[in-house]
Amino acid sequence: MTALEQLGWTPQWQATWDAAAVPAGAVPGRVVRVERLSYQLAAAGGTHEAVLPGGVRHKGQTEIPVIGDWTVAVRDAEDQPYRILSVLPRQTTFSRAVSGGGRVPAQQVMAANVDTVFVVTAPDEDFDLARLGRYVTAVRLSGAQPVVLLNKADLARDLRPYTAEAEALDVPVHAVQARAAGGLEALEPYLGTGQTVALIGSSGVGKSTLTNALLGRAATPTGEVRELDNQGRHTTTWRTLYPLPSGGLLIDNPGLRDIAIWDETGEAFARIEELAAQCRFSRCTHTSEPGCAVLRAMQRGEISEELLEEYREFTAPGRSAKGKRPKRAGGR
Ligand SMILES: Nc1nc2c(ncn2[C@@H]2O[C@H](COP(=O)(O)OP(=O)(O)OP(=O)(O)O)[C@@H](O)[C@H]2O)c(=O)[nH]1
Ligand SMILES: [Zn+2]
Repeated sequence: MTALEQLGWTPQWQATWDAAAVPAGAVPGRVVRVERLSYQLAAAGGTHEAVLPGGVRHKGQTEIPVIGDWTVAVRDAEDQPYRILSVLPRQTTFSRAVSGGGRVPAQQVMAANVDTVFVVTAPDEDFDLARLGRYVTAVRLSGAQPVVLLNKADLARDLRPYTAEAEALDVPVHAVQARAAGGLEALEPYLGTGQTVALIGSSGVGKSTLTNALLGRAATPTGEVRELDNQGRHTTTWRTLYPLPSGGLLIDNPGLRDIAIWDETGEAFARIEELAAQCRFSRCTHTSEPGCAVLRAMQRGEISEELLEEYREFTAPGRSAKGKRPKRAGGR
């Protein structure tokens, strides 16, 4: 097991790397921490500071490295930070629609290359099948595998009605008790060496408790980033990829956890689905077909080209709901 494999590097990434025109001396590095425009990259030789040269910064949103990305990086000397030259094409992408000031929403990429997303709910007033379904859809659209965790299993005398409802979404469902670290052994197949997971779910379902239980420590994330939210208040945020004792990797990004964001993304894609129903051809790919209602909406400026591109990518054949790669159960 090489250091790169422990970071999630696979033969598929190696093939991507070999196919890319990578300059001599460049190395692959995974983004394990993001603080505005300063980065930490984990590479074969350890974790290093990295910067984004201005030229890269001014490319499109989707070229800006995010947590979980694999990058092409170089440095001039051992004591210098790495410079990120480019981002390797992402295997899975979590985006949200953001209003970029104009009429059409822009896409903001929140995290990349997540294999499995634990959608956390609880057998109490949080349990809402419609909302759970929206989370699951959002995860599928990203290319990652959704897995429902019914946390606070201790709260219900009979869990069966809850698990049965969640299983109807065609996802694995596991009952856990994060506070007592109970039931976590069922999650091992998703947490093997090099496998990347993230957590989403509404406030109070136990995501922080679960994060700490998986990390095996009472963690307040180190080196939190202070940022201004859109109301101008200071909020503490962090975007970190943590190594788990099991060999897996956990992405923690508060923007990813938030239901509002998922509803926005879900809505943007739901609007495209609605339009797609009006296309002349039932198997329209919304690229050049005559009578395409989606392309018409784009020409009107109702949806952005980037959003449509993301949608096409998400729904392309071979990019199925279950993710495009075979699952590696329990590492290798
Ligand atoms: N009964 C019970 N309570 C739990 C369990 N896991 C977590 N909790 C409690 O649920 C409450 C919320 O937990 P958090 O981990 O802060 O929830 P969160 O999803 O991170 O919430 P946000 O940070 O607001 O998104 C806390 O009081 C936890 O102690 C559990 O397995 N059983
Ligand atoms: Zn169409």
